[in-house]
Amino acid sequence: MMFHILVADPLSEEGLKPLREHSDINVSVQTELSPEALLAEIPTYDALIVRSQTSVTAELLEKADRLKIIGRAGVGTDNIDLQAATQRGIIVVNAPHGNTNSAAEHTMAMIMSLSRNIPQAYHSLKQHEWNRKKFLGTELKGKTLGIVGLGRIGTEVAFRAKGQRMQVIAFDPFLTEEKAEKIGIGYGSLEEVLKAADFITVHTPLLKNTRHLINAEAFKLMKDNVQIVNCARGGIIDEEALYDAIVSGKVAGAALDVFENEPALENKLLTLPEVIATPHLGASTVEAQENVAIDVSQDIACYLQGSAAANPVNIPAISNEHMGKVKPYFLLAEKLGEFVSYQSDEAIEEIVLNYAGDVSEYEVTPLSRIAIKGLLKRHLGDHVNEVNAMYLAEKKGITVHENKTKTTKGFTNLLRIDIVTGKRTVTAAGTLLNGLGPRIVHVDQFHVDVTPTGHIVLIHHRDQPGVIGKMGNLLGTHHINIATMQVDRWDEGGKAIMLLKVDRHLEPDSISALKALPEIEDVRTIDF
Ligand SMILES: NC(=O)C1=CN([C@@H]2O[C@H](COP(=O)(O)OP(=O)(O)OC[C@H]3O[C@@H](n4cnc5c(N)ncnc54)[C@H](O)[C@@H]3O)[C@@H](O)[C@H]2O)C=CC1
Ligand SMILES: O=C(O)CCC(=O)C(=O)O
Repeated sequence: MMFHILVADPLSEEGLKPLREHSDINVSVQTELSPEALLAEIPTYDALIVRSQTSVTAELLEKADRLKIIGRAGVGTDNIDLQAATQRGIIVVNAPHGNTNSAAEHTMAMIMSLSRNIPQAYHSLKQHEWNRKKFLGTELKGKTLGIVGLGRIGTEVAFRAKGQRMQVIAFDPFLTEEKAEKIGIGYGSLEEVLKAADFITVHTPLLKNTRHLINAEAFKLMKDNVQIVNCARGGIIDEEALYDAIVSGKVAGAALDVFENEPALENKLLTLPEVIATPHLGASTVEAQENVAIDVSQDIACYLQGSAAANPVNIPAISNEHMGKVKPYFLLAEKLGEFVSYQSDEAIEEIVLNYAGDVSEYEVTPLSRIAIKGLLKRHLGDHVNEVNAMYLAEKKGITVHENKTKTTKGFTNLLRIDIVTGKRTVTAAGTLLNGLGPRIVHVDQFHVDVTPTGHIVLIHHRDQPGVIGKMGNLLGTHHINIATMQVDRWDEGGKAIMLLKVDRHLEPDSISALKALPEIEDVRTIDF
């Protein structure tokens, strides 16, 4: 199968090498597409790579029939409708580490340009003015830098500011005293940071609760003549409030790399001499662009070839070490989910995933997603995948529970899936046999031992002499060869099951003929 990848924003050519080296991946770089042209193009692509320019909207995703993965060559995914992607089963990956240094360096360049009026002085000199009085700056040494958001970039900025002999104080909901001490900075509440700082730089993502985090109220708390930097996302600072705070003289200057609306050609902040700005250049270095392009390219190639992505945004990430441990169980989880889905035709109300033994020691949610994917596939087809499995289950009104227990009887690991319907609970359990792969070992209360492959016929019947022979004869007359057969019963003459492996799919007439046998209560076929 050939995978088609569209690169819609400018990316380092070097960084696309991990994709170009695959003969089954075709890369098309089209960075000048209008939104309308992109809508027309998208149905033919399996993967889309963007930076911050292209808006990946729900409307675009609606048309993206083949799209499996979106790669964001950078950190912020606010230009991608993550909810719509998740609902459509499209995984979104980003490159969270590759541009950290560049963004931190850009922030420092902005702080230094701001404190010494470098852009304004440069502009004046180019206009043939030699004005030394107008551009009196301030030293950074001894000044306090307030950092709002001490993640990857915020932390790197803190280290660099310390190099400038600044005092640093930060606010981040995850910042502990221990971490602050380790970096050698102070920490406080948002209010404390805003009150203490001579320079304030924001490094949070743009989220519901960070939109306009720095607003008119926040400006009131700040020192007079404070200087503001935003190299994170437009919208974290309320632009109207910033404009007013500069015009009123409260804020002495602002350095902005990002804006609420980009490209920010008409932004009125740009008319103020106190505002210096760059057109979203925080990550625009040769190094960062190469790093992020390599990271997303590798993730996309990996994902398209069936492996897990390293930096997923809309499903939980799994560390390599953890992945090594749970990956062998993926096939078991998916096949068992698929198997159990055929045991009942009633509407599912609840799914319970029970992990016992070795497997219970791992983070099992990735397995649950895959089991639910297998389970929903019977009715939802290939539309369901590990990205949207939980969402689709919830949308269908199904509640999902996970149980873990270390103890197992007889098996070192056991995964049991219970499906609860309005009328009953059906169950299948499977294990991973060392070196032999997955086995289904329980169907409801019955013991079996079958590999979840090929064509399986599950027959519920009454335990009576001759029933096995009748059933074998009947399949023979329908030219169905039985490869393997398992029988188990509850008690003599009571409920029993047969689990047959047959060489081909059973047609409806064969199923009806089996059902017509008086001892047979139910016949189900599962084709893996
Ligand atoms: N200008 C540019 O070209 C670039 C901009 N960015 C942007 O920089 C920002 C930071 O990126 P990273 O450091 O990589 O992200 P990160 O995820 O490592 O750090 C973000 C931090 O913000 C904190 N945070 C969240 N809500 C907060 C709140 N209400 N108050 C205080 N802190 C809060 C989080 O706890 C986290 O520690 C993002 O918005 C990203 O999109 C990143 C790279 C380049
Ligand atoms: O792609 C870019 O140049 C912007 C980078 C950015 O804003 C990010 O990584 O969040």
